[in-house]
Amino acid sequence: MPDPRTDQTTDLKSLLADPDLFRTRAYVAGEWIDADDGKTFDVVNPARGDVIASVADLTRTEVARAIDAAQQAMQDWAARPAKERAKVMRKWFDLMMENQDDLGIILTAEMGKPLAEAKGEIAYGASFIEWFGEEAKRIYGEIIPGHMADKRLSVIRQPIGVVGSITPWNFPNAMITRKCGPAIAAGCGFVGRPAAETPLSALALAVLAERAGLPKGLFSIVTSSRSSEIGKEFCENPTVRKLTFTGSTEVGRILLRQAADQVLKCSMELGGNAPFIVFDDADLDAAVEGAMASKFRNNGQTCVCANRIYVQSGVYDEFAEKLAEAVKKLNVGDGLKEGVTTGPLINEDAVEKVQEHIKDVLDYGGALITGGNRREGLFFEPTVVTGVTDAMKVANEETFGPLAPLFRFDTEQQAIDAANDTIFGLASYFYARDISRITRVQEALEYGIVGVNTGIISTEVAPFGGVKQSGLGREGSRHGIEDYLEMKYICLSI
Ligand SMILES: NC(=O)C1=CN([C@@H]2O[C@H](COP(=O)(O)OP(=O)(O)OC[C@H]3O[C@@H](n4cnc5c(N)ncnc54)[C@H](OP(=O)(O)O)[C@@H]3O)[C@@H](O)[C@H]2O)C=CC1
Ligand SMILES: O=C(O)[C@H](O)CS(=O)(=O)O
Repeated sequence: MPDPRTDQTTDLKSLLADPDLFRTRAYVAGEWIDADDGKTFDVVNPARGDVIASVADLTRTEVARAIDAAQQAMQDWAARPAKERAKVMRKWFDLMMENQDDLGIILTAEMGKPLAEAKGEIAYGASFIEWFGEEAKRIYGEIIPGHMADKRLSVIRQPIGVVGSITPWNFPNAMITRKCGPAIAAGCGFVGRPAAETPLSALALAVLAERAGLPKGLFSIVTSSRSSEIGKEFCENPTVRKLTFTGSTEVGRILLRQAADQVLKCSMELGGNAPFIVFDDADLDAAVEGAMASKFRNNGQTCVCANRIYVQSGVYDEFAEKLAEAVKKLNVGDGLKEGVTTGPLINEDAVEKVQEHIKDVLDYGGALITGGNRREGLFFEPTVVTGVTDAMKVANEETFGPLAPLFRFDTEQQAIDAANDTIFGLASYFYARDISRITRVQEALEYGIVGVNTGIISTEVAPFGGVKQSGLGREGSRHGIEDYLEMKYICLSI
């Protein structure tokens, strides 16, 4: 079998220990199907520009079949004891970890992130299946002291129903399991539509779901290039009781408008504009390490990446110098190759967004201290710019790429005000050592997530989500299953 780290082959299947994980047909109602009209769409390796697969291009008709099958399958699945559901999910988790290498290769080939990061995402994605398999056994009810002598009151929590899921390309495995984990644990049927750029990781998940013993029809992956059409099916089909979306705020707004007609329950994990604040009393080496992790993970293509880096005047120049030195050590290249730390951007639009933000900073008085150049294809040099002000585009728009813009500030209040001056409220970070300052700042930041002296906050055990226009609801943690349950109050007269 060729070594993906050295072989130039574009034949993805030949790189896998288990080629059966490479699928191009959609997984609908427990069957592997072509689109009814036979149409397909191409999946491209962003590092090499070659087509690695042509995948079934489904329409609403096939998606409606998946929804009906999910409704049927969940009747039996929800009636099973939670312990039985947990056992199947544990098997699914075990299979994901046993196939971590292959799932990582598939993910890197279709999305571009370096293989080590891709394998890390597989473990992160699998952790949601493990976690919610266990949470299935903790869906407790309540007994309430009656308000009248002949009344006995109780509350039970039941699966909300069939779930429609729409996920982005930047975490093609974990964004799906962060949704299907709680949904399936709660007893729901699940129909997932992955981004057209990255359907292969989702299809590989379906192969392992089948092997783990998930009932036919309970879990479907509907691949399609027609994202808005599939979104409308999820919003208009009366059998769907829940829509869960991860992606941009712009698309989140479209879906919320569409979902209103049926008053459809929605979870929204949307855009971010994370501030990363470095105070004078910070451990600067730790702050640089945290900025590198937060800013350049996934080549800056995550919703929780540091998008604005605010540095207090007393340490601004030293921090800028240290950060630039660390950035120069990043190794840009094909994520399947040994030692590469930074892969390509996902597409041409992504490259142009980074270029636009850099140009805007330089046009309005900022300075480039490292990077700034596009390389061949979709590769771009990790970049640091200084002299950035709130009047520049990067202050209000998510770059979603390898650009670290440094803003200078003098007082703590200036940093807090600047950090909060955005419609977004997903993740935020700051580095300081004074405990009074830490307490003041962590409480003042208007975000769903605050990283204090750390640049990495993501874990399945904690509630992930944003405030303001970064979303609705939380994923992961003991809270994450609530969005897939309905509370029923029972008043028994005796
Ligand atoms: N809060 C979070 O956890 C996360 C937020 N994001 C945010 O997502 C953005 C980047 O991801 P990106 O994929 O470009 O985001 P998009 O919002 O463009 O796309 C997200 C998903 O929605 C689909 N989609 C696009 N338009 C519609 C529509 N009208 N109806 C239904 N589905 C639609 C896309 O399909 P297709 O790609 O096939 O067009 C994709 O599967 C950033 O803003 C980032 O912050 C990303 C990841 C995590
Ligand atoms: O940005 C995303 O897609 C993820 O939510 C980021 S994380 O969960 O891996 O931090």
